[in-house]
Amino acid sequence: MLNIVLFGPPGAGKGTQSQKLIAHYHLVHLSTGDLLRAQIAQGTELGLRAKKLMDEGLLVPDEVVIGMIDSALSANEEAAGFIFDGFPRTVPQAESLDRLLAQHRAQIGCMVALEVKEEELVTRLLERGKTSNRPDDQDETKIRRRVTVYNTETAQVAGYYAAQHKFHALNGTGAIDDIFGQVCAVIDQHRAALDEAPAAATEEVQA
Ligand SMILES: Nc1ncnc2c1ncn2[C@@H]1O[C@H](COP(=O)(O)OP(=O)(O)O)[C@@H](O)[C@H]1O
Repeated sequence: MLNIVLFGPPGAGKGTQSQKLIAHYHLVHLSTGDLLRAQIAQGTELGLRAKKLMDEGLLVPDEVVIGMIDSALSANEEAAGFIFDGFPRTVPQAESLDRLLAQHRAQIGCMVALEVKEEELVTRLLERGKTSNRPDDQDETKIRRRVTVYNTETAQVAGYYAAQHKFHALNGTGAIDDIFGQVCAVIDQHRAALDEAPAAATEEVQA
């Protein structure tokens, strides 16, 4: 199994790169933002509660997104692997993901972070807001709050994967295809390392 975490602030290009990666590696795309928006569209109670927080640019509780990921993993037992987009966003989410994957005898191959400066993020998200229908993309104050939440609550997840030697940061500014090439190079390098020592790598996760 090839499991990748695509990381970076809102507007960094995770969704765009995810679409290219699922086609290239035949992976299942798991975006907690998309899963939450599906709950909102269905008008579920979970969706109603999440919407209030999402519209303000705040995180929804860990147990909500962990539960959604747990269900999605079980619903895709035959998958060749997953791209996690927008998850994990906190250290407890990262710890839960390792536990859940271990239950499926799998692990994270690597985390690839797309780095983009705040002013560029704000420009991109306001542009996306013109067509995306996402309330959190239409208001600069909310966009900046999401970037702040990323810097204060989410950025430390990078350290969690760095400690496992799985973290790689790339410049997320430039041509989409150039960035895609760099993301693939990182993934292929990690995949080769995992193929060489799968047993040792699995023990590390279970320890
Ligand atoms: N893993 C998560 N943990 C907590 N909240 C989440 C998570 N994923 C998504 N959300 C909620 O959904 C919103 C939108 O997320 P997402 O679609 O990933 O967009 P973006 O990365 O552009 O902010 C977030 O601001 C947050 O409220």
